[in-house]
Order: sequence, then structure tokens, then C-alpha cells
Amino acid sequence: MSETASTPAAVLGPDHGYGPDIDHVLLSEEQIQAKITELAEQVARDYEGREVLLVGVLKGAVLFMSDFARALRLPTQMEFMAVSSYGSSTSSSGVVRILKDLDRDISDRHVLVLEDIIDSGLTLSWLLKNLGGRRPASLEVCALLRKPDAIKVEVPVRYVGFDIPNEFVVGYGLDYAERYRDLPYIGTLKPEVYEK
Ligand SMILES: O=P(O)(O)OC[C@H]1O[C@H](OP(=O)(O)OP(=O)(O)O)[C@H](O)[C@@H]1O
Ligand code: HPA
Ligand SMILES: [Mg+2]
Repeated sequence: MSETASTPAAVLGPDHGYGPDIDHVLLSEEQIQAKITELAEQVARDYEGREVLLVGVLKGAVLFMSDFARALRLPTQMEFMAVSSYGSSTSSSGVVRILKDLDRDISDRHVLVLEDIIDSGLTLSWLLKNLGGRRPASLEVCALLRKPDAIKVEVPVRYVGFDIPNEFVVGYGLDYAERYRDLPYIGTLKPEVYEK
């Protein structure tokens, strides 16, 4: 579904005042929430009888983590790692920096990494190597979004919400220069926003 900037506010839902900056909505709040329910049901089936350790990749995955954890009907624990490779740019620097590491040892744990987006794949590829070295019992990825046409490094991903076109998107955790993370939907920005 692709809606235009003229989509009525009632359809878009709350936009926190960002509405004028949005070019078009790629995924509505309803589509995102329905997909999360679907992903959580699949994960609950696959991990039945095991305790899952959700590792949220900050900051982008913060909204996804909070909705996914509530939808997942399994006992889970949560850890967060903060990494950054984009800064204020719309393309990856390719250099992944750990801003905050996990608080606990993950050896022998069933780790499910929650990511908001796989774009070039550089962040996740680096992260999986890093976490894999800590000897978890299992290590899988659940990503809400993936851009198949932007991939530079193939990464094994067990669960994917949506494959999307190769456009820079914001909302539902995803930022441009730290803005728009709080939007409940995912959309693109008007070109003039980048020129500001
Ligand atoms: O596949 P890639 O090209 O590596 O891009 C994906 C990563 O980029 C974003 O994080 P970012 O570095 O912007 O940090 P943030 O989550 O704090 O916004 C996003 O949240 C992913 O972690
Ligand atoms: O399309 C994107 N939007 C926001 N942040 C991102 N980080 C990687 N890709 C994106
Ligand atoms: Mg970012």
C-alpha cells in the first residue's frame, strides 16, 4: 500500500506534527501491528518450551521491541545493545560503533535479535559475528523491515516482517537525524526535508 501526502489525517492517525514532512506512507500503523502479531505467533511456535532472550538493537528497534515483546506469548527476558553506523546521514558509514553493550552474558541462551531494518546488512553482519562469539545456545534474527535491493552483505535472517523498496524511510523507531522515531507508521520524507 502506498498513500500520498493528501491522505486524510484520520487515515494516517497521530503524526505528532510531522505530517507536512511526510511524502507518502509505506506501512500504516494497522499493517505494522498486524505483522507483529503474525511474527510473534510464529516465534512462539518455534520457541515453545524455551526461554527466549530478546536483544533489541537501539535505538531503532525500541518501538518494535516493546510491541513484539507484548505480542509474544512466551516467557522472555530483554537485553539492549546500542550501535550506530548512520549518524545524521541517509547512508551507512560502514563503521559500526558499540554505544552500549549488553549487561549480561548470553552464553547458552536462546538469543533472538530484534532489528527495525536491514538496509545494507552491514550492522547486522557485524552484530551477528560479535554476538556469535559469545557462544549463545542459538542466535536468530527477527527484522521488521528489509530492503532487498540495498543489501551489500548477505545476512541469515529467520524472520522478516516486510520487504520494502530501496528508499530512506522514517517512523516506528526509524529516524532521520534523530527525528520521526515516534511516528506510529512508516513513511518517506519529502525531498525538501533533506535540504533543510
Ligand atoms: O543494514 P544497515 O545498512 O547497517 O542499516 C540498518 C541499521 O541502521 C539503523 O541504525 P543506526 O545506525 O541509524 O542507529 P539508530 O538505530 O540509533 O538509528 C537501523 O536501526 C539498523 O540498526
Ligand atoms: O531507511 C532507513 N531509515 C532510517 N534509518 C535507517 N537505517 C538504515 N536504513 C534506514
Ligand atoms: Mg538511525
